[in-house]
Amino acid sequence: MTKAELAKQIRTVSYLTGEFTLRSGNISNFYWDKYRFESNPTLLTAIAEEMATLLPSECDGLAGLELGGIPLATALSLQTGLPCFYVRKEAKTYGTCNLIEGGTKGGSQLVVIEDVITTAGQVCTSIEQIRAAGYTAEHVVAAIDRQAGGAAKINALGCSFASVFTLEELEGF
Ligand SMILES: O=P(O)(O)OC[C@H]1O[C@H](OP(=O)(O)OP(=O)(O)O)[C@H](O)[C@@H]1O
Repeated sequence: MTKAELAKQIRTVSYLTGEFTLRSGNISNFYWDKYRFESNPTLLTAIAEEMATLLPSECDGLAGLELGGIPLATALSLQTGLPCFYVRKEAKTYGTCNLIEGGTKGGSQLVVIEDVITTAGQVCTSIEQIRAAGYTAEHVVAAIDRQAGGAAKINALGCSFASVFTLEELEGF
């Protein structure tokens, strides 16, 4: 599937209009429902193939953020052979009490995998938590950048940021 075809299909299945409150509290008249393309095996495979081309050469593991980043990280893991880490929004309060699940021992350079970045509030919180847990997090790869200031905030944490599509690109294809 070409990138233009992928953009078209993602737009067809996941672009919703209406009134939506975003994680940041901002109201938007459109919404990219990532689960609509992540739950489609053809589209999940295709977007993960595009994300794989954006991974830095130094990468010991893929840190998928709850919830939408996790299917993407898993698909990327199947394609690249890199281990997955699943980063919760909050640590479990029983059992292992983990905030970060999975992974294997080895190198500590984790690339953060996210679905949609808007203000980057969630991804920045998770980067700090990943670092506090002793891993290195210097790169973020996302499916969609809604271009609402997120890139600058990620860069301010000393991380590179790459996305398969910007909002402008998704609308333009
Ligand atoms: O860049 P931000 O302004 O932080 O917004 C983007 C965040 O919001 C969405 O998650 P959501 O809260 O919908 O959670 P989910 O993935 O668990 O459904 C998205 O997956 C990011 O995590």
